[in-house]
Amino acid sequence: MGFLPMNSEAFAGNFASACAEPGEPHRRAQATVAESPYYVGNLGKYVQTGVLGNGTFGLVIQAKDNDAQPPVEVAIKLLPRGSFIKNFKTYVNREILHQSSLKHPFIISLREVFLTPQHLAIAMEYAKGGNLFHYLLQHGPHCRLTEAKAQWIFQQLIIGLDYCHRRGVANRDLKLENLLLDREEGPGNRPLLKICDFGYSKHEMNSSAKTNVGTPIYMAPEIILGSNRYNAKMADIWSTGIILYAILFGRYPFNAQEREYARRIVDAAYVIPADVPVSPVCLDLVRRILVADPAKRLSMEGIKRHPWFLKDLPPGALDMNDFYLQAPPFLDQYKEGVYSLMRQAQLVGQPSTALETCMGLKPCM
Ligand SMILES: Nc1ncnc2c1ncn2[C@@H]1O[C@H](COP(=O)(O)OP(=O)(O)OP(=O)(O)O)[C@@H](O)[C@H]1O
Repeated sequence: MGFLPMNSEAFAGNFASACAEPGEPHRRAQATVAESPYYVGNLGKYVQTGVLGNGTFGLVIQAKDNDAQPPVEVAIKLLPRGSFIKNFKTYVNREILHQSSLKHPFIISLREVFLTPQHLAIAMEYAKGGNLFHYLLQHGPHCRLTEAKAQWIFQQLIIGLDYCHRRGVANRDLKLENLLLDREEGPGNRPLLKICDFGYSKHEMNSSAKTNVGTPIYMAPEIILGSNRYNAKMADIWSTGIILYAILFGRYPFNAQEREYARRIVDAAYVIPADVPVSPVCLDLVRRILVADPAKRLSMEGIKRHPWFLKDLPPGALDMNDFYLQAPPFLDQYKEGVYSLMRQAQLVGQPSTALETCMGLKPCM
């Protein structure tokens, strides 16, 4: 096994797209943004200040909302209109509908959705600390966190995910790159985690999960096996185990470059590195989560009762989701608005002129 940069297709893919091409995205020099090939100019009240990354479905830029007092930094995902990329419609639908129903401190919130002549634009809360993958890369040659730091990150991930699951939404693409940090570390400052990207998410009100989505290195054995019905929430739990392993050991439990790695995932045949000091109670949690059979895997409730999860958990943290779940999830009007916007987005170039004619759509909460 190697360290993170060496051994994973997830790394290779994301390093190429997020770092090599647009540059280390969240740190892109503001002065050069206008010269960037990814410069889209101003979008009405939004002034582009940077480029954050280029995902499968579109570009993510950094911008400032100059109408807000004081001006607010935002991230805007720009999805090309009229795109017929396979599954584009479903992706956008989920990204907008599911994410806007989630209002929680550990989840990136949507601010506004609007059309420009070329794009369907999703303006969201900006997380200035970059993603967890880049954060690991900044942690010395071994790219791993201390157990205490890993615990702090994992606790937030579990609380955020517990909220999503109780809202009926499974993320299905949990990975280091989709966990953003909203503040940089400083004296007395610990990073706050924000889950982003709900493009592959699934709501339990819809049919049960059948499709094989996600990023291979994080995929649960039941998905690799192609189960035609799997429990998407339990598959998310598996991904949290991969994330926990990666931040503790600075490597992935399964190496995508190795032969038969899919078979090793299916058998949960991973090795706990002997050279990294991690407490037995923490290892116990890793081993209970990374269990191939979803029926034997630790559930969300089990994780929330596990002593390593509970250790040093800030007071009130376990109850905070009850509070956030009180808000109503959706307004039907909002859903209708999104569908109408999606239909318009298919018509490339219309509205074709000023941004004032674009349809702004606020999230319901
Ligand atoms: N709200 C945000 N605040 C700060 N950075 C963001 C935000 N949303 C996305 N990013 C950054 O932009 C990058 C691209 O995001 P995006 O979700 O489009 O693609 P991805 O997750 O990298 O790839 P894919 O969608 O193909 O899985 C992310 O890696 C992330 O670092």
